[in-house]
Amino acid sequence: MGMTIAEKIIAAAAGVESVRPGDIHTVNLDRMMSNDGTTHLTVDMYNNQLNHPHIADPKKLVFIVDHNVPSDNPKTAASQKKMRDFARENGIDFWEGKGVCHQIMMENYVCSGELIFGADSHTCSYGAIGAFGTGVGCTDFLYGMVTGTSWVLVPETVKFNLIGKLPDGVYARDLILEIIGTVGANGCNYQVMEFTGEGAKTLSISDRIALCNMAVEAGAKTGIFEPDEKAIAYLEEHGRKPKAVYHSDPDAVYAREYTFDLSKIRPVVAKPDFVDNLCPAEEVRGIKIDEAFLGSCNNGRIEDLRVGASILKGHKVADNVRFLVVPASLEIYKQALKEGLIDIFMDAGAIVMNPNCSVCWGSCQGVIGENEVLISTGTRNFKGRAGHPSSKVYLGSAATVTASAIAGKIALAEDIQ
Ligand SMILES: CC(C)[C@H](C(=O)O)[C@@H](O)C(=O)O
Ligand code: SF4
Repeated sequence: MGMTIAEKIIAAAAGVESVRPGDIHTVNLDRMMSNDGTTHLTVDMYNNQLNHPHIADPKKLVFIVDHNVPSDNPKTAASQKKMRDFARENGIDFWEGKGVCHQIMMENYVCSGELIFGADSHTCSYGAIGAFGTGVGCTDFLYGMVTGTSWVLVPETVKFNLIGKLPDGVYARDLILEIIGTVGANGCNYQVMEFTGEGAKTLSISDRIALCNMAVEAGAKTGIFEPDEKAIAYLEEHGRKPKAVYHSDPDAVYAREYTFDLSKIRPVVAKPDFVDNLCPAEEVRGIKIDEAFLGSCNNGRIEDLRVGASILKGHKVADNVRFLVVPASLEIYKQALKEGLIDIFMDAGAIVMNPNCSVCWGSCQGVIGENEVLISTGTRNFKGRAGHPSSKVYLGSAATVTASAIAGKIALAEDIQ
C-alpha cells in the first residue's frame, strides 16, 4: 500500500519500512522547539520532578523568547530568566527578540523530511517545505528532551487538491481562511492536511507557510506540501539542504479529498469569535475598528509587509486607529528597512514594533480594551484573544487589514483609491 509524505516521514523517524493510520510508533525527533509560552513549566518539571535529569542531545533543542518580548512584567521576566539560564547552562540554542519562533525555525533550522516537535500549536508551519512539524504540551516536550524520542499515533491524511492560481489582490491568507471555513474548525481533527496539485506549485514558500501554519485551526495534526524546487531553493538560500525529499505515492490512501480552485478565491474575513466563522470581506465592510495588526507567524513576512506598504503608500492611518506593524523576524525587519517599507509605514502613522507575537498573542503589545475591535493577520480570533473578553477580533489578509487601517473601518484594498 502506498504512503503519503507524512506517513513516509513518520516511518523514517520510527525506523520502519511502512506505517499506516492508526499505528502507534516510537519516533526519533530531529529537532524540538520551545518558546516563552511554556518553557518555564518544562524547566520546572525538569528541575523538580525528574530523578535523573539529563538532555539526550542539546543540539536538537531550540528555545525562543518571542511571545512577550521584551518582557512586560516581573512574572514574565522571571519565567524568561529561568529559560535563558537553563539554555545557557545546558548548551541549548537560544533566541530572544529575533522573531516569532516559527519564523526563526523556518529561517534557521527546519529541513524537508524532518520530524519536529514544538511546544506550540503552530509548529505545523514547517510542512511548508515538507517537514512534519507538530505541537505538543510541555510534558511531551520534557519526554522528548530527556529521551530524544517520542510517540506518534499515525494520523490519516486529507488531500487538498489545489487547482488554478490566486487572482491579483487575493492571498494565501484568504485561501486558508476559505479552507478552514469550508471544512470547519474541527474538520481535520488529528489528521494531516496535505496541500497538493498544480495550484500548490504556484504558491510561494511564504504562502505555503501561511497555509500550513493554520492547519491546526482546522484541528489538524499538521499541514504539509511536498518539497519542490521552490522548497529546495528556500533551503539553499538559508544555507541548508533537505534531510530527505519525500513524495506521496500515487496509491497513497486519503481519508477525504477536497478540490479548491484558487482562481475562485476572494478576500474573506473570519468574524469573531471563531476562525471558521467566515464571510466574504464585503459582508463586514464598514464595521468600525480601533486597531489593525499586520504581523504574526501567519502573515508577518516580507511578502505581507510589501502588500501592506503598497496599499498604504501615499495614505495615512485613520485618526483614532492604532496600526501595529510587526515584522515576524529581524531578517524580515532588516529587509523591510532596505526596501523602504518601514519608512512608508512610519510616515503613514503606523506603529512599527520589534519582531514578536505582539497582539496575535494578546498579552503583551497592543492589547485591546472593552468592546474594542481589532482587524488582524494573526491566527486566532477567540473570545478575549487580543485583550478584554468583550473585545472583538476579525481576521483578514494583509491587504484587508491595511485597507481597514486607512479607512478606520473594515475595508477592502479596492476601496482605497
Ligand atoms: C503560547 C503558545 C503555547 C500558544 C500555542 O500553542 O499556539 C500560542 O503561540 C498561540 O498562538 O496561542
Ligand atoms: S504569532 Fe501568534 S500564532 Fe504565532 S506563535 Fe505567536 S501567538 Fe502563536
